Amino acid sequence: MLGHIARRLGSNGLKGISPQQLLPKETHRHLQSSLDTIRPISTVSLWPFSSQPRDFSQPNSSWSPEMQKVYDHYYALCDTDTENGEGKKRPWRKLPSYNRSIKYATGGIHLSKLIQAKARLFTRNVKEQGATFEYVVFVNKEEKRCVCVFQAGRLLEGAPGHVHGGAIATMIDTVTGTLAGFLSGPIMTANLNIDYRSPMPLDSVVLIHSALDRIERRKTYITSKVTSTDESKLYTEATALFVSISVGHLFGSRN
Ligand SMILES: CCCCC/C=C\C/C=C\C/C=C\C/C=C\CCCC(=O)SCCNC(=O)CCNC(=O)[C@H](O)C(C)(C)COP(=O)(O)OP(=O)(O)OC[C@H]1O[C@@H](n2cnc3c(N)ncnc32)[C@H](O)[C@@H]1OP(=O)(O)O
Repeated sequence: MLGHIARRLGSNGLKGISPQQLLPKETHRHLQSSLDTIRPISTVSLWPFSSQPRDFSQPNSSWSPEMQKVYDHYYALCDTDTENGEGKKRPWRKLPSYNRSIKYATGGIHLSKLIQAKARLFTRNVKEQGATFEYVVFVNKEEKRCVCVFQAGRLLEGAPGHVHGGAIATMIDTVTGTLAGFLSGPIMTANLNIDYRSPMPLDSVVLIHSALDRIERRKTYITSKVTSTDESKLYTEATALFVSISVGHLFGSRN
């Protein structure tokens, strides 16, 4: 829209009159910043379909310097692929994060029934970057634990100026569930116990540390604590139980 106005201004023969003179100051500022972000056509993808699912846990411009710094710290500890195909073995791995649970799975009639075109993963369903859940999970397979770097956006307010307890529970469920799924395969949350120790200000960057406690038959027990990035402040402690399920469980089958 602003680009269109700018083109019209340029082609209407308004010679000698600058956009500043024609437009209110605020509109001109928006126009200028819009023009500054126009990319050359050679850098714009014309192919409307993507074969690669988008990884929502990549750094973006909404991340605070603190979020980026902690991300860089853990990313430097991760496995890497070198040019000759030999990766450097390191203990940590960054997990990708998509906005749908099973979009990229293929399967029979059961899976196709599950795939609803409009379904979206709860934590990844707000388009505005930084408004809700910004997070990335790093997992350490040897130590059977993971760390999530979480930046809580302004739309997660509960108590004034602070993060809603349900949003914190959502993230604890997500992170402990991710670790349980990583270690035990398909699971569902059976029990989640949370102790809220100190209020978490909006826009905080926190660490969600989760570790395997034990596995008993179909039950995977995970412990978790949420701390400040320097680990000096404790926000939340939790324990979670995940029960291994078969795909049929989601359709009411008991096997
Ligand atoms: C293809 C499958 C995909 C699965 C999808 C999972 C995740 C989505 C994937 C990607 C998303 C990415 C990241 C997020 C990851 C995870 C976070 C989201 C996970 C959720 O947000 S998920 C929604 C909330 N979740 C539910 O909606 C569960 C409702 N519920 C049930 O579906 C059943 O209730 C179930 C399955 C839990 C158990 O049912 P069941 O019939 O299979 O097993 P049964 O009852 O026999 O229990 C077996 C043993 O667990 C003990 N046990 C059971 N429940 C207990 C409890 N509450 N407390 C203490 N012990 C308990 C028994 O005492 C027995 O113990 P024992 O072996 O010693 O006898």
